[in-house]
Amino acid sequence: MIQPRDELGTAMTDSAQKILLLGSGELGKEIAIEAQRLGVEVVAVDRYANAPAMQVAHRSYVGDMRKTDFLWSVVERERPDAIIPEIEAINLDALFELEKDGYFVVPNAKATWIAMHRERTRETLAKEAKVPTSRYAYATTFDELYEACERIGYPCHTKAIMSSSGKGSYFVKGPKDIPKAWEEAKKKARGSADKIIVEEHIDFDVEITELAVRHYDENGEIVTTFPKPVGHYQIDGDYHSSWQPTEISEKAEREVYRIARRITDVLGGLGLFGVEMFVKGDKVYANEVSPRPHDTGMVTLASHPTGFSEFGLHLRAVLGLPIPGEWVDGYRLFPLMTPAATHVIKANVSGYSPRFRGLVKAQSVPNATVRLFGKPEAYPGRRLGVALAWDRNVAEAKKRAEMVAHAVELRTRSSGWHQQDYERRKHLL
Ligand SMILES: Nc1ncnc2c1ncn2[C@@H]1O[C@H](COP(=O)(O)OP(=O)(O)OP(=O)(O)O)[C@@H](O)[C@H]1O
Ligand SMILES: NCC(=O)N[C@@H]1O[C@H](COP(=O)([O-])[O-])[C@@H](O)[C@H]1O
Ligand SMILES: [Mg+2]
Repeated sequence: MIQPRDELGTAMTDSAQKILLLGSGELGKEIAIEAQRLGVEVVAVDRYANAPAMQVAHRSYVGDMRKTDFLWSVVERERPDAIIPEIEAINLDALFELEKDGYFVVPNAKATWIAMHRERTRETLAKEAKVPTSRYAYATTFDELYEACERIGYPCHTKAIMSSSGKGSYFVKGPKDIPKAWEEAKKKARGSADKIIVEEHIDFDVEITELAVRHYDENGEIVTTFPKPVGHYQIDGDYHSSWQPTEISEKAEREVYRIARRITDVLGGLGLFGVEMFVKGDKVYANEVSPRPHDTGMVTLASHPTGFSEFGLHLRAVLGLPIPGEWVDGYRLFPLMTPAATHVIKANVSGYSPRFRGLVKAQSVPNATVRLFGKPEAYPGRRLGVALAWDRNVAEAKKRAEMVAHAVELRTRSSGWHQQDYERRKHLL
């Protein structure tokens, strides 16, 4: 079944053919599709029925992945060759136990444990990988939060210690915002707000994700291959649009690869990581890391060759399949096929069974397309699809992606038709 290749991770062999996806959203759906194309059996798990990846999987299970017993019951029944976490809310004790039992957790249980917690992530980045980050401090009481903000200086960011997509975070402009920051962390954190991290605000030119892939090369050595950095634009801590390549200096680009290599070497294992960074001039700061494909990396569905999107790359690393790359100045680089961009399609109404229209208009935009995820329920702010566009230059691709996203209208069983609010944003200037 699972063949250990070295102490950092394991790779599936030619005969190993079943993956278990823990989390079945839009990112898992694309992993499942790539797996189907390579003849790999797919078992999808999530907290609700008919999740996107379940719609393209061989089998699926619904349950609470924060519960050890539920996870073990699925794993013992399915005996997968690789367990691929797709979200953060998974019982970590179970992942460690499964790994000890010989199961291949992607990239490994420790990386997943580090990445789901901001303090563990920050200490790993700043102290183990020793890469530049924003200045930071921690607080557990309201008074400590006040002191930490004063020490870091204004403006600063406060973030619940376990959360994601900007939930429980606050941009603190001055001392009067601190009560609100405290309340946001306590009320909106997706995981835990027992502690709050306060971070110096980095006035970046652009923020990027480096989709570094750790995989075996033809000599059986683990190497890291670096796709071109993905630029992205966030609204309220949630991804809004992304593009590849991005407008950073050559020096900054090399620093991006250096930082991504240091971080992923510390995390270890096999698979693709989304290393988030802020770039200001030639200076690069590490922010956080996903030990799995990243939402902003959906742009690779258009910018990379078929089968080699970030999802294909993740799977190829897991399966031990070759990944092309060219050595340039000590870094193995993955070739970009075309400049491309994405723009999210989000719900602005609630209800079951979302339906779309405007697709003829959307699909009339040349060099562009949409991916609708098939989520069975909508609520304001939920991502239901993404527009993809490609062109000879990124600026044109960005415009097309936005045109497509804004042409799509949504309704649910209980609402009328709604278009995405049109607003020309900073990322198009
Ligand atoms: N120190 C900072 N300086 C400047 N901008 C920041 C800083 N921290 C966060 N941001 C902004 O807020 C966004 C969300 O922050 P971050 O990625 O740390 O949190 P998150 O909620 O965990 O997001 P994710 O969904 O990626 O897990 C960043 O992408 C960036 O736009
Ligand atoms: N930034 C992480 C991210 O993009 N995760 C993606 O969103 C899904 C959850 O969506 P939902 O909240 O709409 O169910 C996850 O399953 C994953 O695919
Ligand atoms: Mg982030």
